[in-house]
Amino acid sequence: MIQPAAATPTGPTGTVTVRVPAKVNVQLSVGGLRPDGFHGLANVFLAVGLYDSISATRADAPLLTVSGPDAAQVPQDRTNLAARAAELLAERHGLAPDVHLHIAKDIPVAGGMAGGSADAAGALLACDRLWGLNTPREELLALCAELGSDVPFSFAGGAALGQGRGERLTPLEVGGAFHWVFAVADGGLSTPDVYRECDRLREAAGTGSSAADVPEPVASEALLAALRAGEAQALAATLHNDLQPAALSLRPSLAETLETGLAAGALAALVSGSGPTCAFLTADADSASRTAHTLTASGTCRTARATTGPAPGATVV
Ligand SMILES: C[C@@](CO)(OP(=O)(O)O)[C@H](O)COP(=O)(O)OP(=O)(O)OC[C@H]1O[C@@H](n2ccc(N)nc2=O)[C@H](O)[C@@H]1O
Ligand SMILES: Nc1ncnc2c1ncn2[C@@H]1O[C@H](COP(=O)(O)OP(=O)(O)O)[C@@H](O)[C@H]1O
Repeated sequence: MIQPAAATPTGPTGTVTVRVPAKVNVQLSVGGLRPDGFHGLANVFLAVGLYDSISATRADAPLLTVSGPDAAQVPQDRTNLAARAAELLAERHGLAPDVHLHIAKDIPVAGGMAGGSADAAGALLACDRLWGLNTPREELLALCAELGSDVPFSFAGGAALGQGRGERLTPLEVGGAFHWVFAVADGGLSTPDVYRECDRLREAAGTGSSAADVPEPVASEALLAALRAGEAQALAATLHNDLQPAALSLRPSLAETLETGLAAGALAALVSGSGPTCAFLTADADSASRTAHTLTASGTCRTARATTGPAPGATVV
């Protein structure tokens, strides 16, 4: 069921609303395929200022509604990561997951910006507060990791190095705001498909794709220093995404999007995570606005959005 944002319910017991940011991976270094089906990562996350809002209201039975231009692409059943988060929290506390979750969706769907993870993190925090559980932060982060590799970072926000499958976080210092443009594509890419294509390309290149073949990924010291200093030029020189060749292989038209943003004056361009959203780091707000305008007018993407990062993590509003 899809309802407009204005229909977000309020009840006698009140509604808890949580805002959660999207992310871009400023470094995504992918190790070999592990026996558990995941890849070891050095995943440097930066939260950016595109947000979903998740509202939780007491209800007689579980209910999920979604609003926003891309609501039709979001699953509205129990497979929705927000519904799974509410179920997980309820199960751990012996409660019934009787809650109306409403997602006001602004993060591109299946775009490599962790929108589903954001909704899971938001639903977890919103239900925790609605049900008066006040679960300690470390326990909420552990539940996040059960829901998905990116969910702990969506909860935490800011900037962090994600190791393991991306769920083991070390917070990172960031010395200033970075100006970004995100070119949103028509249609998404499946994250497992992109990892599989990465493995296929490695096999085709003869390097192998297992954990025994691929060196353990490590965070770049130069990139971490650029983040600490808040220097856009230095960060631009160190941006890296091992999934980019796979995303381009599955969606060759992204090459034109990346070139268009660079020609418009962006300092650097890369695919965001598993894509197909393309991320452009720019020198300042004016350059971001010009780059976004050029990208939108070019027809090489559906739309382009300018924003900054780091952004705060899941926050009750
Ligand atoms: C690629 C990244 C980069 O941050 O995000 P997106 O760009 O898709 O948002 C993440 O690694 C996505 O994390 P997330 O979307 O939470 O993945 P999960 O639900 O945990 O896993 C979905 C599937 O992706 C693959 N997967 C995920 C994480 C990982 N370290 N190795 C993997 O191979 C596996 O095939 C897994 O079954
Ligand atoms: N709350 C949600 N919002 C978006 N997608 C969701 C959600 N819950 C489950 N999904 C599923 O997860 C897939 C990946 O969506 P998303 O998290 O937006 O992308 P990505 O993994 O590329 O960052 C979607 O195609 C959809 O089937």
